[in-house]
Amino acid sequence: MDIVDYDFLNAAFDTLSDNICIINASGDIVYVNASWIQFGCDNELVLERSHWIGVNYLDACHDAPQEDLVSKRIIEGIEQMLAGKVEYFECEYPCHSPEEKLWFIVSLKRMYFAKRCYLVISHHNITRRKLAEDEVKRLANTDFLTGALTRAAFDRHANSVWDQICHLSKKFCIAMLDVDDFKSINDNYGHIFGDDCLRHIGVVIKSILPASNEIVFARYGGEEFILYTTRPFSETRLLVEQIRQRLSSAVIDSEQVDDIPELSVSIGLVELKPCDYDNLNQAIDLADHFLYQAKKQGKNCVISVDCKTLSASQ
Ligand SMILES: Nc1nc2c(ncn2[C@@H]2O[C@H](COP(=O)(O)OP(=O)(O)OP(=O)(O)O)[C@@H](O)[C@H]2O)c(=O)[nH]1
Repeated sequence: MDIVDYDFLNAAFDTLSDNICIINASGDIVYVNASWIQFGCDNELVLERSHWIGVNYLDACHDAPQEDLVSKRIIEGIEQMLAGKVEYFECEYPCHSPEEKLWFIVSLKRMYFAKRCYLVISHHNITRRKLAEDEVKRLANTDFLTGALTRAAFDRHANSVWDQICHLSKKFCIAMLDVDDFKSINDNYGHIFGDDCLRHIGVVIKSILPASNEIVFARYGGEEFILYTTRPFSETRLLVEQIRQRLSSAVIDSEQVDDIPELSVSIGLVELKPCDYDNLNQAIDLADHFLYQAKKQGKNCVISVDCKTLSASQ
């Protein structure tokens, strides 16, 4: 019969890709596997196996910077597990380096040996799963035709920032943009060409908007787009005017038609103070109202109103 001893089990644990350590009831490390040692080396903690033994895991977590909430959660998890208050603990956390993004899940399991309690701590690399989840989220939030955010993603984002901008009483701008006479483009040149136009509009607008987490651009429905931003009104007005001009001089790349029709958009832009509205929908309605005015004024134009003018007119 094969002999299974400490060295045998050690060799087996060293084959595992998870970083595993075992701590005793005081938090002292009593065992680490090869992946744990390698992870330490990769993170400039060049310790041999024997040097890890006796290091206090809880002290190491306590030494983490104040803002490191993951370490705090792990300490709580370890304390609850050792006190027998919970049966199982796990928590996902990012561990990014300047070179690469990494995510791990740490799980704790209680183990008894010779009437003593130990915790098996295992850090499992979940980077591939996280990247795949992020990609699925990105695809679900992106309108496949225009590359803009979907309406649902916009609503989620808008609701999540609404409380924040109300709290900060920060002014914001909403622009509603609608393609002019799009029905006749579809009717005269076909829906596939219509789709090419929408695709082109998405590319042009995205190329004009600066990358900023203060700007959200989404396809609101059909041939209507929305721009939400906390950037200053003067800057936003220039941006939407630039969008209008670039689209009206755009040459659409299409295999569908030779005689490419002219494209234009009408835009309603408003600057608002959140305290004057109960929710973002009221603000959107107002921008829609000015979009309608732009259509009435002959299309291919921007009607923009700042919050001073707006409150003077109300
Ligand atoms: N090709 C294509 N057409 C779409 C899409 N979504 C909406 N439309 C079309 O957009 C057109 C919108 O027409 P209307 O609402 O009458 O507006 P319009 O012709 O642009 O007129 P104005 O808004 O007054 O300038 C309809 O013909 C819709 O079928 C799409 O994803 N692809």
